[in-house]
Amino acid sequence: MNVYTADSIRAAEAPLLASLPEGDLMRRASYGLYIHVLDEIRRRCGTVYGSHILLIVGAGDNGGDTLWAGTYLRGKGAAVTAVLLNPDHTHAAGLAALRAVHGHVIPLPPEETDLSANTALTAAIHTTDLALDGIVGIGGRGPLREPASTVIGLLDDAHVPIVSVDIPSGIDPDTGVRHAPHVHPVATVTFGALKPCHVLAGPSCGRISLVDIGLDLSGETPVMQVLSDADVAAQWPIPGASDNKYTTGVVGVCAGSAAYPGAALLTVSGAAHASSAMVRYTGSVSDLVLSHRPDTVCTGSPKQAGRVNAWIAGPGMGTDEGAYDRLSWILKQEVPIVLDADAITLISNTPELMDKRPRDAVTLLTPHTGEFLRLCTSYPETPHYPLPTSVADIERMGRPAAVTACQKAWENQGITISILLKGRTTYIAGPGGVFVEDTGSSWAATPGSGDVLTGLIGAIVAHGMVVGRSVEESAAMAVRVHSRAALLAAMGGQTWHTLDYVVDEGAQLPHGAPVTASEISLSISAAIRDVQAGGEDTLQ
Ligand SMILES: NC(=O)C1=CN([C@@H]2O[C@H](COP(=O)(O)OP(=O)(O)OC[C@H]3O[C@@H](n4cnc5c(N)ncnc54)[C@H](O)[C@@H]3O)[C@@H](O)[C@H]2O)[C@@H](O)CC1
Ligand SMILES: Nc1ncnc2c1ncn2[C@@H]1O[C@H](COP(=O)(O)OP(=O)(O)O)[C@@H](O)[C@H]1O
Repeated sequence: MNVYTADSIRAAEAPLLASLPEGDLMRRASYGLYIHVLDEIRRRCGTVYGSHILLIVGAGDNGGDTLWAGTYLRGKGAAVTAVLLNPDHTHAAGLAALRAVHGHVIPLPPEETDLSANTALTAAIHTTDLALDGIVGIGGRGPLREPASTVIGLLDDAHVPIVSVDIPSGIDPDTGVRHAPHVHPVATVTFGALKPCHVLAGPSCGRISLVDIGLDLSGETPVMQVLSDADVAAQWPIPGASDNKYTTGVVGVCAGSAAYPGAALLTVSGAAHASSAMVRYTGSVSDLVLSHRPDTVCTGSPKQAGRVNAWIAGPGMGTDEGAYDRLSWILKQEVPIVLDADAITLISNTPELMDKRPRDAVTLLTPHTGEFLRLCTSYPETPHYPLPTSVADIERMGRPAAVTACQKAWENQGITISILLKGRTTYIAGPGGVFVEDTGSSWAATPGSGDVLTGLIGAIVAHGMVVGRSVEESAAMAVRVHSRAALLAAMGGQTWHTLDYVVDEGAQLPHGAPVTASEISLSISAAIRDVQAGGEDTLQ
């Protein structure tokens, strides 16, 4: 699914706004919103009639959508109260419609400073079953101003469930940066297309629903993509009638050392479960690898490994001279390379290593935040692209800007790198596209799980070389299966239908038990089957 910036959405809205009768587009959006809110109320209260709905209404069209949805809810017998954050700049037609159906209105005068003393407001908050966040949508910029930020605090204190209209207010639509405070919705109903915040700050949006308002986005360039289970399933390497052990993509793995032998095994396991093709291992712990994975083809040095479609280097390989030499050799190869862990450290400390890389060969680095920050110290920043120096910097500027700044610094030295920045939201960017994966749970945040992921990525990148798919898309496919494997392992192998329920409940797991990286690797096959069975988007 394509993701578009707020500007692209506005550009696609323009011809519709010009051609449709006034207010028509907003009514499409607000009617779609109303349908989703009906569901949410029924789920929570059983019936809409007699439920109490609070509308938090900002000064723009986002507030207009909210007022119209509230008007439709009145028609179903809900008691609807609108809190106007900026009474002089409220969407006039929406407000008139709500008043016409006897909706209750609480204007907050700008001079009112102590909102906790506003008894009408506090009573409305304490009796409400559900609130609609219509504070800001794609017009929101920067941290929320007063009185919005205080009202959010009051709603949080009263534990009011909130449905956000288009965007959770306080989260930047285009960067996903979470300002303080921001709304913590149970669900977000968005219009036309997903915006970056829905994927970059996915866990902060609750369940996301997309309302079709007839936008034609074919003239707009998507800023990033999210794969569906169906996309991943359709492209996963399934051997066909004429395939053999080489044809679905052979991967070479350079990992592990006397200090970190387990990393080799975990990486090889990740690769071996990803596809039916051969996995070639090179490193100092072949005995351990072979004792657990006799299907692996082992050699003492990468030079002896034979032909591969992609190389992996890094997990647990160390940073000594031997590791340096092995990495140097691998970097000279034309095939795509996936660099993780120690290879990232080596590259960060000795960036000249990358001078050996053929200029048009693809290099995907898969750092966690700490490794990424190390990578950002290798070269000076380019003008207009400040480099992050701390985790707080990354959070403040957002992952896309942080990754772009790092890539620009390297590009300035004539080196193109693709980056997969790990975390609950994994962001992948390079010349072959920009992809985002919300891992859906944090069960994968356990030692060695990154090694399993690197193995999976390497195998799917090798397959991608055979079928002509970008490393970025291959990596996104691998992340999807890795996070599903972690979830399945944690949930005791429950099926897609259970997972669907989990997503419905706002991405919080109701149960599950911690898992090890080894168990994640052993759940990869089940995860591939689950992705194939899911076969559809979780969006409604
Ligand atoms: N153009 C249209 O006809 C459509 C627009 N739609 C809705 O319209 C929204 C966009 O409407 P607008 O362009 O009016 O913008 P918004 O309603 O998102 O926000 C603009 C208002 O919020 C205020 N604001 C911005 N940042 C703020 C902050 N940090 N703290 C407090 N207030 C802040 C601005 O001063 C302005 O008054 C969409 O998100 C969507 O909900 C939908 O109805 C679809 C159709
Ligand atoms: N909340 C989270 N925080 C950090 N990582 C997470 C989280 N949830 C899932 N993950 C995933 O867990 C894995 C951890 O990888 P990494 O940090 O490289 O571990 P290791 O180096 O121990 O193998 C990555 O795939 C990452 O995306």
